[in-house]
Amino acid sequence: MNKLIKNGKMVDKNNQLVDVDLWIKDQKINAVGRNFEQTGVHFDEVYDAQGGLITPGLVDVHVHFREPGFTHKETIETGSKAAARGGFTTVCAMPNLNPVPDTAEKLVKVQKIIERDACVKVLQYAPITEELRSETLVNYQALKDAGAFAFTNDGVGVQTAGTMYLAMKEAVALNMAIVAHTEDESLLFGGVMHKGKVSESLGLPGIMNATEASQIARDVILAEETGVHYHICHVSTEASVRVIRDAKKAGIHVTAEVCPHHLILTDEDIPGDIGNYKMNPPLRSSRDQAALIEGLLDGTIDCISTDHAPHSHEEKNQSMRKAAFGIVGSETAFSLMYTEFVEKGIFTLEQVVDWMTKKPAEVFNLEAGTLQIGANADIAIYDLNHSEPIDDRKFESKANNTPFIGKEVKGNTLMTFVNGQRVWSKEDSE
Ligand SMILES: NC(=O)N[C@@H](CC(=O)O)C(=O)O
Ligand SMILES: [Zn+2]
Ligand SMILES: [Zn+2]
Repeated sequence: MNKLIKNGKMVDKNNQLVDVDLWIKDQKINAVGRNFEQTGVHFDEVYDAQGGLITPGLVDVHVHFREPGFTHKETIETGSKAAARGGFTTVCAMPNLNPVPDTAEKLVKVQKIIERDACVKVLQYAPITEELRSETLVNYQALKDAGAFAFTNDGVGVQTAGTMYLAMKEAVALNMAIVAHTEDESLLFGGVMHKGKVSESLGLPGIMNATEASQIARDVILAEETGVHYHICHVSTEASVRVIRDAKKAGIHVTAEVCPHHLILTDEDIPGDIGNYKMNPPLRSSRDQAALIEGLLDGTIDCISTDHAPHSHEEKNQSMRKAAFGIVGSETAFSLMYTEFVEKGIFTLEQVVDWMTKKPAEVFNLEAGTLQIGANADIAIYDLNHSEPIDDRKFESKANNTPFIGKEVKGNTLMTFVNGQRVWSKEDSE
């Protein structure tokens, strides 16, 4: 079966956009070039990219799909559609579900729903400990055999060093990664936003930078001791970047991700006590923001993830004291990164695409994130020419908890393909 995507553009080595057509054969990339129709090949399907940017399908190593347990927020079906609408073709789903998939049996149940309902590739994380409580380790071998992608307690930190150490020993023996939400609860003091001038003026309890960074410092030393691949979720502070940079210099196998919201917004952008500005980790200071940007540029931070964290209107539409932590991100990540960083000349298009495709794939050895000949035909196409306000009525997600609604962005997705099959298109969905 031959398929053609014509009238596209790709970034070349000099960061220039060049005209290309893409030939898909039997679910793989067969050729990238021009004028394939004139070679006499019969194409079963032809798609017009309308002059849009073609990239490898984006890879998001951090999403929350809420099924089973919290399907009023999101399901595997709606979450994967949201991912497809954002140009993502491979996503890694967090295990803060109900029940937590802490046994092979429970994990397999989630995977069955993924097989049935997901329109993109979904890799499911298993937890580090039973029920995400920092007490009893899960059965690492059984969960690996059942297809766990990696181990993480995202949503909560692992509170005791000894538990983390033993978890790392289990994971490294199986060549699996430990992925960490780092948050020392004894340093939380009921905080709901970044601790600083803004939290003071809003009269809200603050979360110190040390709450995150001190646990990263602990864990990189444990990663050195055990030799495990230790990946850090949603890095948000300057001290975290410094510790990771130092760990990498020391040869420790540590990798890290950062989210668009921490790159784009700071606590000073929070206009009031509004639930949609509440996420964990919180929006930090402009100094932290600058350190995150520098960390990406010098390779300390490896990749961009969304931490897509859907919640219902009721759970979010209240004071930060009560609202749930988290914002949705799948459907806005690329367009925000393009508009805020590429258009403004802070990052090149190639850098942003790499941080959302090749780099996360490299961190976890995934067969994704490339348009090389023979690669899986996982592809996204975006409109770089027209800007549109972010409109939650168009969201595929069940949720709309994001402070970015109404923001004008370029780089909206036109089409998304998984293994050569078109799974989402703007035309069909509007
Ligand atoms: N990021 C968030 O604020 N919330 C996430 C949990 C997490 O990623 O820590 C969630 O599950 O809602
Ligand atoms: Zn987290
Ligand atoms: Zn998360």
